[in-house]
Amino acid sequence: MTLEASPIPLIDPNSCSSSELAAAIASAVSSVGFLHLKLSDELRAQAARAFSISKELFDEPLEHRLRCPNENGNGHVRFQANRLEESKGAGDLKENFVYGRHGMEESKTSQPLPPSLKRNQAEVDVFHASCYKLTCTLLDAFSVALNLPPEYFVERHFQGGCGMAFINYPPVASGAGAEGVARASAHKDWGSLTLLFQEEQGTPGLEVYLADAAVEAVKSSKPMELMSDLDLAKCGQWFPAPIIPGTVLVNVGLAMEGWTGGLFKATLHRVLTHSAPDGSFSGRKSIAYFVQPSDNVVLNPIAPDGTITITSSALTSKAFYEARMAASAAAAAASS
Ligand SMILES: O=C(O)CCC(=O)C(=O)O
Ligand SMILES: [Fe+2]
Repeated sequence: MTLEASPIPLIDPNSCSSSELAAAIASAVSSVGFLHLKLSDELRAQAARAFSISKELFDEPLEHRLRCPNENGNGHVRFQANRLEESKGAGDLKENFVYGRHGMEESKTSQPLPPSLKRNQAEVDVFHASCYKLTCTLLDAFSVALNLPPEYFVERHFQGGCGMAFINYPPVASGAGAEGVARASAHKDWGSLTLLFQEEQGTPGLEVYLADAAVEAVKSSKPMELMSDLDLAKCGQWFPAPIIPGTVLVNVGLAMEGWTGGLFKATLHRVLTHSAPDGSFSGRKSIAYFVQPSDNVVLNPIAPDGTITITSSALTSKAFYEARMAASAAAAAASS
């Protein structure tokens, strides 16, 4: 399969003023819904360490992870246990372990941990906190772009609402039918935003589905372009999201898309198997930091000028998340 070159913009927060940063981020998230953000040296080093810890986690015996099954959004999700696309089909070729969600009252997670994470927990906590700090910078930019007080979105989030998913896609045996299989089937994330770290020397495979109009908007740096889902369905295509060392991918989730009345886009994405030139399908690791608004936040739609419309049908963040969970469980039951 041939794919177009990536139109996902690369933004360096250190080379622009805070208002330029807000404008660049808003332009990206209101068109393609994804951006590559340049990391500080410190965060880049922390991410590299987190990938070493991820290797320890998935190299240790499976039974260690099986003792920590996923509960309340934290813990282990078995290989092929689910499918991100809410339709029939085999489970995704991945295994993951989510760390770090906890309630408002607690200062850290009390989830059971396998030995690899227990011995590295202090370091993972530092990385989790750094990811949250970066999240706050992005949320500030979102607020400024929408003419809201800069702290508007940050005040509606907290670190313990964010889960760090260590994702492992094992190597796939070569052979008939091995090409183009879903490692993560097509889906949109559910929360406010996601920081997606790809391993620097790792295996690519992430693709984003973009409307032609979104690609045009980002090429011409058109700010805050509103596009309907119809445009997207009519004329779009899959683009690879390359691995750019020293950067993290940022993408918008469905809660933020709804909250901004569709202005910020939750873009469809997936990971497929693609063979290397030698015909092999090597393993891939990624780390996704899923950011959610605090449970009791009502997702009343915000217009581009910052006007908030109180709507009786608006869901709380918690109700929105539970509705997604229920839809996904129903789809899983229908396909089994
Ligand atoms: O592993 C990746 O690159 C993508 C993972 C992803 O999109 C997800 O888990 O939501
Ligand atoms: Fe995703």
